[in-house]
Amino acid sequence: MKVAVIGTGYVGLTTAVSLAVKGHEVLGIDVDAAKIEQLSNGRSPIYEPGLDQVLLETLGQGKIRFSTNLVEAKEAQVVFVCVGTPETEDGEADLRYLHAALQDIATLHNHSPKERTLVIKSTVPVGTGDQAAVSLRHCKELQVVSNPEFLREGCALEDALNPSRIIVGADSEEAIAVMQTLYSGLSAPWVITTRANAELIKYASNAFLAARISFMNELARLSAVLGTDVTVVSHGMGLDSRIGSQFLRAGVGFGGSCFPKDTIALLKLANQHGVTLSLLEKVREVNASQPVWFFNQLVSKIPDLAGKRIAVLGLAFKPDTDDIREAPALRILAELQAAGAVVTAYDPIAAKAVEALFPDVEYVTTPEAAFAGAHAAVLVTEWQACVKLDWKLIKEQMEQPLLFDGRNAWPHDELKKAGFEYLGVGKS
Ligand SMILES: NC(=O)c1ccc[n+]([C@@H]2O[C@H](COP(=O)([O-])OP(=O)(O)OC[C@H]3O[C@@H](n4cnc5c(N)ncnc54)[C@H](O)[C@@H]3O)[C@@H](O)[C@H]2O)c1
Ligand SMILES: O=c1ccn([C@@H]2O[C@H](COP(=O)(O)OP(=O)(O)O[C@H]3O[C@H](CO)[C@@H](O)[C@H](O)[C@H]3O)[C@@H](O)[C@H]2O)c(=O)[nH]1
Repeated sequence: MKVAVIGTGYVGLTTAVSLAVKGHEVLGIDVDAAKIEQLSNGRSPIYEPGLDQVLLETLGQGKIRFSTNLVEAKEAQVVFVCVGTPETEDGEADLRYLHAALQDIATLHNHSPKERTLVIKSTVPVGTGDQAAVSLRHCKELQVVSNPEFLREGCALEDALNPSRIIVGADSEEAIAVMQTLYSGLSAPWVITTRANAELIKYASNAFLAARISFMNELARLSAVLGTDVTVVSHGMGLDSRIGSQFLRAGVGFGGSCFPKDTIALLKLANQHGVTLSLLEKVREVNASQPVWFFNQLVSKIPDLAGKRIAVLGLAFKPDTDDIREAPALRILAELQAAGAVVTAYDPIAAKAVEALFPDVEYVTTPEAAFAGAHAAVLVTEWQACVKLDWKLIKEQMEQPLLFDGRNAWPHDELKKAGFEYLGVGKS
C-alpha cells in the first residue's frame, strides 16, 4: 500500500521503516528539515539498534523516502500520525502537533481527495480520535482510526515487527479492512474496538506497568531496612503466572518520554471527568522520590560529598537508547552537584545530550575512566558496557571501593568477594 507517516521520531521512523520492510511504499514526513535531509541520506537521527541498517536497505530498494511536504503524499491510501504529544505545564497531553498534522491532512485531502485512512498512532487522550473524525467530517472518504503503539525504545524495530498485540479503534468495516491489509504480514492478536477503548488501552497499559515498578521500588525500600533481597523476592513473585516476571525490577525509578507523561495525562483526563485515580497518584509520587531515596543511600555512606569524586555510569533513561527525556540520571546528577560532588560520567551514546544540561560534569569515553580516583561509583543505567567490567582493574583505580548499584545489575556476590562495599536497591 502507499503510506505516509507524519512525524519521524522514535515511533514514526520505526513505523515507517517497518512498513517499508513489509513491502509497503512509504513516505516519511517531518517539519524538521535537518532530520529529513539526514534521513534521505540514510542516517538515522536517533540511536535505535538495527535502525540504521534497515533504513539504508529500504532506501536502496526505493521502498521509503522522506520529505517535509505532505502534498507529496497525494497518492497515500493510509496516513499515520506519529507526532509528539508531550506534557503541557498542567500535565495534560499537548495536542498542538497533532492538530497541526490533522490540518495538513485536511489540506492534502481537499486538494487530492481519495479513499484514505488516517491512523492516529500518537498517544492521545480518550476522545481525541472521535473529535478528529468530527472535525474532519467535511473530508469525504477519509476514515479515522486509532491504532496506539506499544514499542519500547532500545528494541523499537524488533517490537514494531513483532508486536504483542494490534489494537485498532475504528467505526467502519472499510477502515478495519485497510488495517488488516496493512498489517497482514504481522502475527499478533488483534483487538478491534472503538477509538475511545483503543486510546484508553494505551494509557492503561503504561500506567499499569509504571505501577508495578513503583510497587517494587517501595518493596526495595522495605528490603533495605529488613535486610532482604528484593531481586530474590521479585524472582519468587514473578514465577506466579498470574503475576509474571516482567517490570518487577526495582531501580532508580522509571523515566523516558512515555511513563512519566502518560501517567500524568491519564490522571488529568480522569480528573476532568470527576474521577480521582489515587493509586496512580501514589505511583507517580513514589517514582518522583525514588532517585532521591537512592541518593540518600549514598549520603548515608558519605555524609559530606563536597569535593568527593563520584563516578556515574549510564545516563540515558534506559539502555540502548540515546533518549534522556525524564532520565533519572538527570535528577541524580542535580543532587550530586548540589552536594558539591565532583562528578565523572560515562554513557556510550547519551553523554552529549546530558553535557548540554550539565556542562560541569566531566564526561569520559570509557566506563573504566569514570572510576579512576572515585570515592564511590553509581550505576544509573544498565548498559552492557556499564555492567560487564574488569572489576580487578577498577578496584585498583578507585580511591574507595564503594559501589551503589541503582539497577541491581552489577555482580553482587563477585564484588563482595573482591572486597567492594556494595549497596543495591533493596539489596546489600
Ligand atoms: N517513544 C516511544 O517509545 C513511544 C512508544 C509508543 C508511543 N509513543 C507515542 O508516539 C508519539 C510520538 O512519540 P516519539 O517519541 O516518536 O516523539 P518524537 O518527539 O521522537 O518525534 C515526533 C516527531 O514529530 C515531528 N513533528 C511534530 N509536529 C509535526 C507536524 N505537524 N508535521 C510533521 N512532523 C511533525 C517532530 O519534528 C518529531 O520529529 C507520542 O504520542 C508518544 O507518546 C512513543
Ligand atoms: O522492571 C522495570 C522495567 C522498566 N523500568 C524503567 O521504566 C522505564 C521505561 O522502560 P520501558 O518500558 O522499557 O521503556 P519505554 O521505551 O519507555 O517503553 C514504555 O513506554 C512506551 C511509550 O508509550 C510504550 O510503547 C512501551 O510499551 C512501554 O514499555 C525505564 O526508565 C526503565 O529503566 C524499571 O525501572 N523497572
